[in-house]
Amino acid sequence: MSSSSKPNLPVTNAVNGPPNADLVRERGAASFPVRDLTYLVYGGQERTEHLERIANMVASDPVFRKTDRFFLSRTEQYRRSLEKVRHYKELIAKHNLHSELDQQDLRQAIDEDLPIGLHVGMFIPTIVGQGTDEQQKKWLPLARAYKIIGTYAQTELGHGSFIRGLETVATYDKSTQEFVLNSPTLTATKWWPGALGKTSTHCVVFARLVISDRECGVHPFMVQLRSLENHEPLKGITVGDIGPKFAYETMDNGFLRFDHVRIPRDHMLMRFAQVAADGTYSTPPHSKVSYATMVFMRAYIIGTASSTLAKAVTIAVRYSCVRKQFPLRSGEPEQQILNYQNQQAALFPLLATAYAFHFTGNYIRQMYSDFVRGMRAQDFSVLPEMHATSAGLKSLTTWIASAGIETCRASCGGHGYSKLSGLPSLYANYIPACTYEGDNTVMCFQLARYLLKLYGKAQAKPGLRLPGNVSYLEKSTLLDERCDASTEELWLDPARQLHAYRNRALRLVANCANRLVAEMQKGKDEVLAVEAIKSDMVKVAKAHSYYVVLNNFVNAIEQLRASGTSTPILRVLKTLCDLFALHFIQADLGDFLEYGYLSSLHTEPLHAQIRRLLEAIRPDAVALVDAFNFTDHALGSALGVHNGRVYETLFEWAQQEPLNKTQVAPGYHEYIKPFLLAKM
Ligand SMILES: CCCCCCCC/C=C\CCCCCCC/C=C/C(=O)SCCNC(=O)CCNC(=O)[C@H](O)C(C)(C)COP(=O)(O)OP(=O)(O)OC[C@H]1O[C@@H](n2cnc3c(N)ncnc32)[C@H](O)[C@@H]1OP(=O)(O)O
Ligand SMILES: Cc1cc2nc3c(=O)[nH]c(=O)nc-3n(C[C@H](O)[C@H](O)[C@H](O)COP(=O)(O)OP(=O)(O)OC[C@H]3O[C@@H](n4cnc5c(N)ncnc54)[C@H](O)[C@@H]3O)c2cc1C
Repeated sequence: MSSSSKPNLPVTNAVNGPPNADLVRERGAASFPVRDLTYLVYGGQERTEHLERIANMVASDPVFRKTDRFFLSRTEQYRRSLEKVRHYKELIAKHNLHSELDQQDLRQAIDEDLPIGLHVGMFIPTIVGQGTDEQQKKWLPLARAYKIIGTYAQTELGHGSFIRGLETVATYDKSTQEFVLNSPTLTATKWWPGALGKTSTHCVVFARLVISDRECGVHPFMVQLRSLENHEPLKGITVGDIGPKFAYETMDNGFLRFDHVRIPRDHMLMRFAQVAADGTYSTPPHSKVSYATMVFMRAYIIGTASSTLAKAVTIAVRYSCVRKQFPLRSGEPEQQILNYQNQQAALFPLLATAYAFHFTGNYIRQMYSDFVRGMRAQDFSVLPEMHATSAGLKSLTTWIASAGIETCRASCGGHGYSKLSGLPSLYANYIPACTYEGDNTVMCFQLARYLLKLYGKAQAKPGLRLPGNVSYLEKSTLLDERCDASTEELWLDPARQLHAYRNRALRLVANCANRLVAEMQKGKDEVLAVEAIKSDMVKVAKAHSYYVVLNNFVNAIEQLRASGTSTPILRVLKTLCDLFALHFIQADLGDFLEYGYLSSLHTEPLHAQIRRLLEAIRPDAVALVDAFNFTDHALGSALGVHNGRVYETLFEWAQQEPLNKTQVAPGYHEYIKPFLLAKM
């Protein structure tokens, strides 16, 4: 079946000419209407077409070109991203893109880590979440109109994960009704905040509040850093860029020190905790409510794991269709490398995962908006579940997406190592997602703690009802159950797949809980007992998060079935869901074998079914990546171009290399010529 209507995307950047014949053939042989899957991914035809209009506008605009990025110095890259920011603002005005959604769509199409990312992603959300109505009235219009540019300054040279260990101090001076911000030590220097170094005029600073020598914990404060006239740092403020990084060159991650900087009392964001003029402190309704922006960003990061992985897979799958190596037998044509089982085994589980994470993103967005609705009504009861779930999913999705990009790069052979493949920079710019907004391992501890607590409660109080995704913790009888998927066919049963993931998660939780008790019985207090099970806690958090991802994928397909989605689409989604489920059992087989949940009776049909699923996906692989509907601009890859003119594009892009500007090598006269022409 061919697609029901043609995509409206231009082929930009690629070398024009007839498209690669193999890709054309693959596209013609898809078993499902590609366009319909695109609509499903992006929320309908209208929304898809809107996104395409914005993507087209960006892709055809020379200011947003990406092809020069590999040849620019760090400073030039930063300047180029500022140029893009200015143009972004111009386009908002020109095309009336004033809604938050339109602006988000535009930024996503520009597809660069712009130095306003923190302004829109954390500075404004913190004012919205933590500011009083008056503070919002004062700061939001300025921020939304970019009359001020802000960032989120929490991490310090000495502490990131341990927020309570932050050293920046905000001491209340009752006599002037001001806070005095100070960095008492070198390690109190704010370090890492994006756009802090050179771009931001303001920031929300997290500092420990001290009132009359009383420590009141870490709170957010609005601080102006630079003059709005000439951008010079204000008195008492030392600010700059933290220097070269693994990548992320467009972002001026910064440092910041305060030397007794005074700010008015109403610059503490006081929606939840307040300091009255006389210094009376009112505690927030929940001790971690000031951490809400991080929860918001973790949810956002989960949502972007799918599209990031999808880009890498699109590049690798298209390239693997174009690339040929070896005939199977002499005299036969060479094979597309995607026909090789090992290539499919590397790429198709990632393709399946990109779709799985799409539904995880939908799930967390829904959970987050329910949580925000509750918070507005002063109901913080969902906060622990929201925090724990998002911490676990952020870790799992960013770990898998990071490793997945590298797998895609390696599967492109030598050309994957070229920056022109787009994969090295995709990887290098993405991997800090495993660290920022909470180091993944540290985040896993949060989810594991939550699960252990609930498990303990369920054990202590049989009959207790736990929330949906953790309700399996109530059922300790599950531990006695074993897998009964003894045929390939049975492995395709979602109930059996979910049973395996639930069983593994419950086993690991129970095992951890037992070990905790055992460590305490050996004489350790709870704190030290937890230290003795920390590696296992990471496994617990991952196991639970895998279950949540699979559960959402299965549920999403059920909902799509109920809402009348066509059979070819349902069939291909189900195949992807099966592969996701079975691949990650295969990847962690030891977990399932260790407790006898599985035996070789089940593993043989499991492996065989995975091989069948790879074969089933093969004819649809190109269509499945096409359905993500990325422009060539978004992919920024010579290997992933839509028309498949990979070699032509690589060759043309390589000509831009500055070394190629002259025929004779720079340095030839000083360094090569002397020994080439030296007398023997
Ligand atoms: C419409 C959509 C628009 C979207 C626009 C978005 C546009 C985005 C554009 C571009 C994107 C830019 C790209 C991203 C750039 C990234 C920028 C990066 C920024 C940062 O990294 S900011 C700094 C982030 N820092 C961290 O994440 C620090 C991690 N540490 C912590 O979170 C915590 O300290 C902790 C969780 C590790 C531990 O906290 P603490 O020591 O204080 O507390 P404990 O004693 O351990 O725990 C006490 C108790 O509280 C619970 N707890 C902890 N945190 C939370 C929370 N956040 N919420 C609820 N509960 C929490 C904890 O579990 C304990 O509970 P129990 O006592 O066990 O019950
Ligand atoms: C690109 C980038 C952008 C950033 N942007 C911002 C920003 O805009 N604003 C901002 O405020 N911050 C920002 N950060 C900082 C970021 O949030 C922190 O780096 C992150 O939270 C991790 O904290 P850390 O660096 O202190 O790591 P550490 O906590 O020092 O982690 C180091 C290691 O120790 C382990 N570890 C830590 N604690 C424990 C424990 N209790 N038990 C066992 N192991 C532990 C970790 O797992 C990790 O392996 C950014 C960072 C990066 C890389």
